[in-house]
Amino acid sequence: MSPKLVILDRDGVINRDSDDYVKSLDEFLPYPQAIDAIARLSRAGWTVAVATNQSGIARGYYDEATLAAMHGRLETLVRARGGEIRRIVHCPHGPDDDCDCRKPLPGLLERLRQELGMASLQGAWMVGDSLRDLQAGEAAGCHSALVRTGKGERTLAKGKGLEQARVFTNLAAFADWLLAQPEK
Ligand SMILES: O=P(O)(O)OC[C@@H](O)[C@H]1O[C@@H](OP(=O)(O)O)[C@@H](O)[C@@H](O)[C@@H]1O
Ligand SMILES: [Mg+2]
Ligand SMILES: [Zn+2]
Repeated sequence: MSPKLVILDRDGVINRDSDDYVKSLDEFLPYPQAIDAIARLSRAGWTVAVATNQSGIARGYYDEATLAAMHGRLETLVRARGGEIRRIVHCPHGPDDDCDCRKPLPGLLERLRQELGMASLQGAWMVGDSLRDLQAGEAAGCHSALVRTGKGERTLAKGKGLEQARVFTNLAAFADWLLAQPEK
């Protein structure tokens, strides 16, 4: 039985991304459609988690406290819509830190699997705007979905590694589609 689990990338899926990184609470601008989509998924019995690369920490652009404030804001917004984000995990490392958790490696997803007490992520969903999100999800056995928000259009234009991914306009469209699928 596949876990009723949706793992979300953060920047470009849940909130506006920036090529200059999302460096402060003021720059953390969730998409209203995404907050509503997360609430709808969790109210429908889906476990929603977040797996995000945050190399801005390693780069010194912001600190863990600032990141925690963003994630507190996110959880408050979702709870206000009657939903829940079960867990948010992040990779604070930079590209040269040789960690095992920076997407496209599946380390963040493995951490979620362990912390959520799930035997496998086979059949769960990974939703992202970048190829590395899809690669991490597929490496962990997830179905993959690309959204056109954030870097999604750029990811689509590059055209590689998208063979398995379903493409959606945004997280709301993904939630609409998933919630319309017959229960397995
Ligand atoms: O999309 P998620 O994983 O939630 O977060 C992405 C961010 O950590 C940042 O990741 C950076 O990539 P590098 O880490 O510099 O390769 C850049 O793409 C930034 O534009 C982006 O804001
Ligand atoms: Mg992203
Ligand atoms: Zn890492």
